[in-house]
Amino acid sequence: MTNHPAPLVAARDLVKAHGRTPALRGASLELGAGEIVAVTGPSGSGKSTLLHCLAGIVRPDAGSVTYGGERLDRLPERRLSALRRTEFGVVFQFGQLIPELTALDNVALPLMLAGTARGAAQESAGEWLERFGAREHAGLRPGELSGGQAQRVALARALVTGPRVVFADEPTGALDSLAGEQAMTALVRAARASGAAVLVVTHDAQVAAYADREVRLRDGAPAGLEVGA
Ligand SMILES: Nc1ncnc2c1ncn2[C@@H]1O[C@H](COP(=O)(O)OP(=O)(O)OP(=O)(O)O)[C@@H](O)[C@H]1O
Repeated sequence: MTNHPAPLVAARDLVKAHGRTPALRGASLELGAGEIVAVTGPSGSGKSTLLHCLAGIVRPDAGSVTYGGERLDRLPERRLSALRRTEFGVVFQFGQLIPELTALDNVALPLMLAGTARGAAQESAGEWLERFGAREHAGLRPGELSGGQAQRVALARALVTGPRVVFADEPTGALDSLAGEQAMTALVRAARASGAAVLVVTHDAQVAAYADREVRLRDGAPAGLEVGA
């Protein structure tokens, strides 16, 4: 008997090298349902690699990643990408919106890929833009948006499918501090309202302060733990 529910996502003893460069050397991390966790640490400490492994974007060389108790790192690519589409939302430093599509269609796209009809998808997309204070930019293309506006559109796109986990890699890295604060406030509010868990990689203490918990990495493992101990 335990009062602690099983974590939603868990990484254990992850090892990953990029060519000959070690990125993770025994990193473990747990994310509970609805929990907001910040991963911090110096440049090159493995933060992005850890996020990529947890989100099923990169497979670790050793160790395990589970989602709801299922081994993500062993799933065949087709099941993994279906799961990423339905259960996860992802945001990167530069929103990575599709330049040819309007803000509204960028946000509607994940729903349409999941089979929602265009009209209904656009309706939901409009509601999500509203929640992120970007409704008035619906008809603009990414090239016509400021960095902060584009990032709020990217956040709306990450949340539109109702993911259980949002993975955000330096989501405010390209923004000034006011725009960064607005984006983080909107992300945290939306995640709390929908019960989504958030894993946010950041080097910014102000961003980490939005999290329930902070995990510091150093040289590819949680700081303070002996590697391999
Ligand atoms: N695609 C890649 N090819 C080669 N080396 C890589 C690649 N991606 C990351 N690395 C290396 O792996 C190590 C960890 O990188 P990672 O990007 O995970 O760290 P990080 O903590 O996110 O860094 P930053 O804060 O600078 O983004 C670094 O030494 C980096 O140079």
